[in-house]
Amino acid sequence: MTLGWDTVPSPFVEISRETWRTLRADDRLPLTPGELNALRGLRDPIDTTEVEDIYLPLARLLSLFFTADERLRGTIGEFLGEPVGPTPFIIGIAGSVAVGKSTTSRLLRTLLARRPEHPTVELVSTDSFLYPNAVLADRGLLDRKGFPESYDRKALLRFVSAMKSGAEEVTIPVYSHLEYDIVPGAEQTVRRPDILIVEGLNVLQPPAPGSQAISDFFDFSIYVDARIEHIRQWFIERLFALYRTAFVNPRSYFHRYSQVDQDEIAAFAHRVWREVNEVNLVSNILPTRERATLVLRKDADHSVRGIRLRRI
Ligand SMILES: Nc1ncnc2c1ncn2[C@@H]1O[C@H](COP(=O)(O)OP(=O)(O)O)[C@@H](O)[C@H]1O
Ligand SMILES: CC(C)(COP(=O)(O)O)[C@@H](O)C(=O)NCCC(=O)O
Repeated sequence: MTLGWDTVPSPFVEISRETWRTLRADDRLPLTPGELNALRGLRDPIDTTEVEDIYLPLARLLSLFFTADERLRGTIGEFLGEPVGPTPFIIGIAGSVAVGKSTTSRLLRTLLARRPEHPTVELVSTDSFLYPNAVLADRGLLDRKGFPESYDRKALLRFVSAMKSGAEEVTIPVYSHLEYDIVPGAEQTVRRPDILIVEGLNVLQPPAPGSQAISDFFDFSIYVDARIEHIRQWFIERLFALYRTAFVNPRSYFHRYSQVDQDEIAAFAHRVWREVNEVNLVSNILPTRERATLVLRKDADHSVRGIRLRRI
């Protein structure tokens, strides 16, 4: 068969919101509105309808993958004639700054942990592996926070590889959005969970030549997608909300901005978006979208309007 570029079949199945929402089967919402409120990121309008229509079917699909993976481990054990030790089922969650990865990750952690199998679920953000500001400043990278080179990629790879090798416990650094830096001396201990969610801008980055990528260890990956104009709007609105809340805290790295007027904060928000986050999105993050197992496509109001699922 000869294929023209316009007839190349897609490795993804496209699913409309209307079809997707029927795939939750009989699953009921295991969250109260108060609990959902606590999981919601700043200015994320997610509501119970969105959770029922989008995230319950997603949690069901992930749970099916998780149990299929456990069966596969049993098959490998039968083949080898000895049991294979447990390793976490690893889910990567990628997407731009301000697209809502943290809400998606926290929500999936809770929905998965409340499924009948009751798996233990841990959540790690790749910001734990950002170089401290002092190192970024030394390397001239302070304006490149979130770009691949601003992370200690070797340490991140060691962490994910240790988890997938069945390590019982690994400690990692802690990043504070408020202080905009790694917290000196603070640690997050990750004890081997049944499911590990790894969330971050660049979790789907391809490997450097001769190296491995963290996504080599993922069992499933999700790319949270939206139009650039919409994400820009969400970033700017969130920065305005932070200006009136987090920035007022004297411990905030951006405390001085709580004193400026609205025009200045708008100029700052547009500049950070244009010069940092949009450049990173276009050059490093968007090109990884096709590597995901599943793409959640959001509309201007943050609701998911369609899903693309990779044919396995
Ligand atoms: N300067 C800041 N001060 C305090 N919190 C922040 C700041 N910047 C971002 N955050 C918070 O950090 C979290 C992660 O943001 P981000 O990496 O943009 O991912 P996403 O919006 O996709 O979850 C969000 O909950 C956001 O509200
Ligand atoms: C900390 C981040 C790089 C996100 O990191 P991630 O958790 O995705 O690894 C990002 O939220 C950030 O601070 N970007 C720098 C530009 C800005 O202030 O928006």
